[in-house]
Amino acid sequence: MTAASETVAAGNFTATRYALAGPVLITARRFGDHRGFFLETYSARDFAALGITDLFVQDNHSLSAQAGTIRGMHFQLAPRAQAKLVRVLRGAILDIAVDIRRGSPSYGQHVAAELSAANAHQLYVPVGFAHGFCTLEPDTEVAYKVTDTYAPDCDRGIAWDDPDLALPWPFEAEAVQLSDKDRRAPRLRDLPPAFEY
Ligand SMILES: Cc1cn([C@H]2C[C@H](O)[C@@H](COP(=O)(O)OP(=O)(O)O[C@H]3O[C@H](C)C(=O)[C@H](O)[C@H]3O)O2)c(=O)[nH]c1=O
Repeated sequence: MTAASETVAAGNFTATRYALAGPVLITARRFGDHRGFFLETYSARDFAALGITDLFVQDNHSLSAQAGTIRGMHFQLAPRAQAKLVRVLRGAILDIAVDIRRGSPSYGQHVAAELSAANAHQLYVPVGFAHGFCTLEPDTEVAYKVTDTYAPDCDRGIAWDDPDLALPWPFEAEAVQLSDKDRRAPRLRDLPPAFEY
């Protein structure tokens, strides 16, 4: 996983920022008892205390049947750019965010985090980052909040296997499940700049 830098707490949440400024790993406190468990998954008050004040306007949910399914790397162009808050309901993913802000000192660099139903981790992906994940188990379900609604005309992708990004996917190319759209996605260097630092 990518090196973390500082950790702060608010309510039932702990936030860990990365050396690569922007994305935030959030861990929710789980209250277990003989019935099972309870945990809060989002709190506008506590997330604001952690520095995440975005207004989320849409919730998404995907199921990927096979381990090794890669969905990404995706982003929406301005004025419909999206920040995302990603968590796993069932199974596990390697979740990745890539800095695509032109002029950023970390341009083209990524953070990677394992999110699972078991660890209750979430990844906050700010505007200016491409996002994608690889499932690590069959029948993995991912739920995520976004800060703008779906805009197909602004939907863009970057090749999951872009050699300039060298993303740490844990599956060999021949074992990866991809949508046709993701199979055809261009390399970052072949795209016009989408965001400025
Ligand atoms: C994203 C989205 C898709 N759709 C429709 C469009 C397609 O007919 C169908 C599947 O869409 P897509 O293949 O783009 O789904 P994913 O490959 O899971 O895309 C997502 O994958 C990565 C992980 C992301 O971060 C994005 O949120 C999102 O791009 O759902 C909608 O109706 N609304 C939406 O918000």
